[in-house]
Amino acid sequence: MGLDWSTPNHGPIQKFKGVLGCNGNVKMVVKAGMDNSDNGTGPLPRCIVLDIEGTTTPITFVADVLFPYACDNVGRHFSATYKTAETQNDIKLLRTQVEDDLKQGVDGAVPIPTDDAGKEEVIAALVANVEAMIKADRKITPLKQLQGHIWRTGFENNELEGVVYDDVPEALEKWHALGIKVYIYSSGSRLAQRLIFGKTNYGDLRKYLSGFFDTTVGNKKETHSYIEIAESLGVDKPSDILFLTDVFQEAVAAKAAVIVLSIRNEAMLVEPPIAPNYRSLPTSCS
Ligand SMILES: CSCCC(=O)C(=O)COP(=O)(O)O
Repeated sequence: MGLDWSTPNHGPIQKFKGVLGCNGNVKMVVKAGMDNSDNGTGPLPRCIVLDIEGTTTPITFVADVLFPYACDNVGRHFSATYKTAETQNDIKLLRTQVEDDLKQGVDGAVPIPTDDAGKEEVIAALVANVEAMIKADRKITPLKQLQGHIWRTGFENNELEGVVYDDVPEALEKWHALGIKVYIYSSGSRLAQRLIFGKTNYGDLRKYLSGFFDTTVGNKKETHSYIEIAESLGVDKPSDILFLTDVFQEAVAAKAAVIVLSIRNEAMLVEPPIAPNYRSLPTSCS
């Protein structure tokens, strides 16, 4: 069944501080219809879609642990796995990306020699490109796919453990108990997402998650990505999905397709909310 996504705007982006838990500033609810008349009988969203970095997980974990791990280990990863089909596919994607970057004059892009130049030369150029991409925090599929493969080794060796904010596990558990399906939508690859939630400072949280979306559905700053997700989830109306993010541009892109709450980021735009009266979702502090 085709959905009617023609209504371009489902109301202003709504901001809640500490929406996933109690941080001393707000009564702990997820409540999109903040007109203060909610008596607890409004509908619940059918699905909640969560961003990772800055929403479920501290930005510092991504910036200071995951990205440096990928940078430090990218050369070793290529050397150890060079001949595998997985790495050859990663290299193919990176070659295409870098060709494009060179045409666009992207900073840090350097030509990758053909295989005739030898493995070491190819790897050196790949590493230079990947380091520049990580430094620029590019949210592109070839990089994100490779990072997932590098992090997998770190998780397998117990060098890495995912980190979630303290309010996340309880919120996930309660939403799960309420029958709300919770999904992840991150620029990190689906493999990376499963790794990060499979081994966290609160154990394996994947039992609360119903699915994972990454940049293969589209860039997080583009509206069509959220339409794609909503179609995949098979919801009847955009307001069935609540998307939580700390990134303003993601919130702007998503709000044409789903209901958006922007959280944790003090600097974000706050507008009077008008969208559906979701029932308050209890967490420990409600
Ligand atoms: C899958 S965790 C790694 C996160 C990551 O690579 C990233 O770029 C953060 O993206 P997000 O969309 O979760 O902000």
